[in-house]
Amino acid sequence: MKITVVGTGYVGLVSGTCLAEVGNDVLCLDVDPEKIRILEEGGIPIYEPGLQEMVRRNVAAGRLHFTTSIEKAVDHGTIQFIAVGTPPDEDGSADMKYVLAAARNIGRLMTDYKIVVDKSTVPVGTADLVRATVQEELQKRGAQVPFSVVSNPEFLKEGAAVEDFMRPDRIVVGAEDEQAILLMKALYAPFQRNHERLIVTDVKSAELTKYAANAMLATRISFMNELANLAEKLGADIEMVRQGIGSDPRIGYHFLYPGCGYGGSCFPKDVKALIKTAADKAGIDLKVLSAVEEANDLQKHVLTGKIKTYFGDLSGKHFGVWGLAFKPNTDDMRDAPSRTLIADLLAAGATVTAYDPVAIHEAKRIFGDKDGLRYGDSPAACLEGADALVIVTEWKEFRSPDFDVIKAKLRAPVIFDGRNLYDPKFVRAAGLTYLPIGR
Ligand SMILES: NC(=O)c1ccc[n+]([C@@H]2O[C@H](COP(=O)([O-])OP(=O)(O)OC[C@H]3O[C@@H](n4cnc5c(N)ncnc54)[C@H](O)[C@@H]3O)[C@@H](O)[C@H]2O)c1
Ligand SMILES: O=c1ccn([C@@H]2O[C@H](COP(=O)(O)OP(=O)(O)O[C@H]3O[C@H](CO)[C@@H](O)[C@H](O)[C@H]3O)[C@@H](O)[C@H]2O)c(=O)[nH]1
Repeated sequence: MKITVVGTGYVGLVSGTCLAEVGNDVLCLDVDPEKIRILEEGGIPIYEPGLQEMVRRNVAAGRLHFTTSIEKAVDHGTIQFIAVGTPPDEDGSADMKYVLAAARNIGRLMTDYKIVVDKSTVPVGTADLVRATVQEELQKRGAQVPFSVVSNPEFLKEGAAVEDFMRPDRIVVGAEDEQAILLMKALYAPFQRNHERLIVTDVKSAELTKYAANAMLATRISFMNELANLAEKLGADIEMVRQGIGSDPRIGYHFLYPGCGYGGSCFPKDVKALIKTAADKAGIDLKVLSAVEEANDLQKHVLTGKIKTYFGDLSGKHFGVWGLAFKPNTDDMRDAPSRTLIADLLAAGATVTAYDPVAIHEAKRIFGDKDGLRYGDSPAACLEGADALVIVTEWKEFRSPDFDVIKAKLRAPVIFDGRNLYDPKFVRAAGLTYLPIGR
């Protein structure tokens, strides 16, 4: 099939590449010429395991192309995926300007039947807006060209995006016309040979399903973070509680890890956007989700609180920080807890040396030349001259460190662990003070 993907970010590039991998002829469009230049030169503009090789393979096979030409992009695909950003507006609602710009371009230039598929995370009702936008552009030039609008939200996780797309738990297709449903079923057939994973819904239910999934996962995390803070005060161990409740299949073990707050480009913005949609479009105050958001904002300061309790005045103190990305296996730092921690420490007069296996370039872009912040080229380099070690992201390479070396290098010596990576008995036996979350 001929497919156009609008937007070559985490979702667009992964979707386009995986669709090419199963034999489709895919053209990816981006308005950012720098991203397209990197892709045309054989690189990828993001860090995502397995993606680089897959892009190269499909480009070499002639199935995957990149362009900045809107004309070429609209002309190419019968299926036009919209996978552009939907960042939060100032009031928390999802900003639709990129989605609607993409829809406008399609309406302005299309000359034959198109299925416009919205893959971006968008508020309920957006498909109607997309349809109206395309129709308006057709009317402006007096054209009558048939088209369908489909909602096909994406559930991939950064760091496991290729695997998630190639072996999805489910594929949600919100559509109301048979032609579009048949084409979407054919498109996704290679990704569900083992058993049917495609769920056809009405368009609005598909749009809401995406927010419901992220809101539910964010709720689990905030719930566990609050319980962790409680366990700590009561002298219980949240890791034991986690195992105790996770063993109930109605609860399950996934997404029950307490930590220093959820980050990333999705949970924070999608929780906000759902609260806003409910208030504006339905007059409903989503109390549970407002609490989820508030608890997460507080949790992002939980490490700073522990550090201040331990040291008192932080001016002149120096901290080694392990992990900058919002989670392992990505270089994405959007809404990362590391950003809150580093800002807190610097504001309190401390200095920081931070290490991350892949996100240092992104941290430099975000923080610029910030006084008091340096980067180490290894986990060990962060410990030089540091009073304490603070762990923010659970990269695999942090899981089995030499605690004797850490103890020898740190002045205090204390580890603040925002991801509960170690058995407290083991760390304490090495003569270190260990302050994890909720235990
Ligand atoms: N990142 C994720 O893990 C993830 C997972 C599922 C869903 N989503 C959702 O998918 C959407 C995209 O997220 P992302 O993380 O890939 O975003 P991103 O910011 O990484 O990428 C968006 C891309 O779209 C491009 N773009 C903007 N307007 C354009 C236009 N008119 N024409 C062509 N290109 C345009 C931008 O230049 C950018 O490269 C969002 O709605 C997000 O909520 C993201
Ligand atoms: O038990 C857990 C699991 C996750 N997190 C944190 O939650 C955040 C989000 O993690 P994760 O969901 O793995 O990453 P994302 O790539 O943001 O993926 C989420 O957001 C995407 C964008 O909407 C969806 O497609 C995915 O299904 C959804 O998992 C990160 O800061 C994690 O550290 C925890 O604190 N505890």
